[in-house]
Amino acid sequence: MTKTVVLKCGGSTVHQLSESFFHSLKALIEQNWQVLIVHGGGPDITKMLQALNIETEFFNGQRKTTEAVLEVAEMVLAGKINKQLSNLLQQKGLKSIGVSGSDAGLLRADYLDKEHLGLVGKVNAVDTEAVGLLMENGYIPVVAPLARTISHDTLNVNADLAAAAIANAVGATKFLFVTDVPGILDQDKQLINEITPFEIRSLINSEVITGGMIPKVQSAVATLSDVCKEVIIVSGQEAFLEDNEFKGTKIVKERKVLST
Ligand SMILES: Nc1ncnc2c1ncn2[C@@H]1O[C@H](COP(=O)(O)OP(=O)(O)O)[C@@H](O)[C@H]1O
Ligand SMILES: CC(=O)N[C@@H](CCC(=O)OP(=O)(O)O)C(=O)O
Repeated sequence: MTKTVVLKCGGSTVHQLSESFFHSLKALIEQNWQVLIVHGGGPDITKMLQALNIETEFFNGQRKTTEAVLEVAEMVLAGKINKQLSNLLQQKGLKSIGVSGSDAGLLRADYLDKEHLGLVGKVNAVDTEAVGLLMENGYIPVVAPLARTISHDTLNVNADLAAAAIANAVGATKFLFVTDVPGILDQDKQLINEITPFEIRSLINSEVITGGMIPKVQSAVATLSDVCKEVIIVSGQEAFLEDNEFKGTKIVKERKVLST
């Protein structure tokens, strides 16, 4: 049976991926996993907008996207980060190909909230044909989080949500968020090894889970299914596999009851 893993590589970590991260990735490929990577790039987009004196702000965790902002977001995501990451994978000896979510009908979207957010997409369909062909032939598709409407407008999509939509559509058995922290940390800044949607809700309510971690855990919870039984949050600065076990925080529907 084909095993597929989708990794979402955050803009916070995409320039700092460690050698041991790539070792873990190679280990997955040696174990015949098909791999697809969706990347972010929020910090780079913000930096470029500031350099160009274009104002930028977020509403409910998503970037308000005007025509000018979209032009820069597409340039940074599909032009810069996508190519850098695909090159880096090839340097490490991995077969990869960079595409935009707006290519080959991969991500179709509607406007999420045109009034408040402008050109921001909510994915409503995913065409996995092209990325499926690539993965079957041993390539890692590297996907920039952009989508197209039915009338061919390009939209900016939050990368966590784009990755979740793709993970669902390709039937990923594992979904990894690669970020700049080792996983979800509790109120004492200790790593949580395993967590359920119920416990996540309580940590959001008590403001232990905040900011950029919120769309990650929400996307994770939405992706949990009989196919994808766990979603894992790991750091890009270290190995994410140890003795064939995933490190980080595992998000699971419910905790296994240990039999005595
Ligand atoms: N409970 C928590 N545990 C770990 N990180 C958290 C938590 N709550 C908020 N965060 C923040 O989430 C950040 C990761 O989200 P974000 O910066 O959006 O990353 P990415 O670019 O990978 O999407 C961490 O750097 C941390 O500051
Ligand atoms: C609509 C929206 O907010 N799009 C994001 C796309 C990039 C992204 O999500 O990158 P990270 O994973 O690094 O946050 C943005 O413009 O920043």
